[in-house]
Amino acid sequence: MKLAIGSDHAGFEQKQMLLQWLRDNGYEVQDFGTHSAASVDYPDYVHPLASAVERGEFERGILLCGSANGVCITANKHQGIRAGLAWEPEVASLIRQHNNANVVCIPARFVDEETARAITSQFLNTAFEGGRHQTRIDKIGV
Ligand SMILES: O=C(CO)[C@H](O)[C@H](O)[C@H](O)COP(=O)(O)O
Repeated sequence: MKLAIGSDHAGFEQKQMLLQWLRDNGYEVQDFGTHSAASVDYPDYVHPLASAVERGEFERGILLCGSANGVCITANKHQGIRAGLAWEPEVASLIRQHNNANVVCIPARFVDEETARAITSQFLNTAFEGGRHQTRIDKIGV
């Protein structure tokens, strides 16, 4: 599974940790930045990642910022993106099972590293349930 990962400065340290952990576990991951803890504007990093996922270059995306709201709002501006905010592993499972999310948004200032890894693992290893949930996704519309 090819993955894309990105963050702003608030998510930078956890992004670096997740990037190494994912690569150590055999995932092919492209880092969309940011590349330091210096203050940046999250849309500059989210839009390129979301566009690449939309084009089918990556199966899933992982985004981090302080509360996860900025990256999530931005990613969901893209037609082909269903980004879900997950602050615990069970919610990460639900955004896959019920929402077929292709991007997970992690609030780096509110979760520890172990939780961030558990959220990512659930997001990558949980299948969409389809059925009534597909009907609802279809109704989100254009
Ligand atoms: O956009 C956000 C909230 O919706 C993110 O949490 C940002 O990381 C946060 O706003 C950054 O805040 P800072 O004071 O500029 O570090």
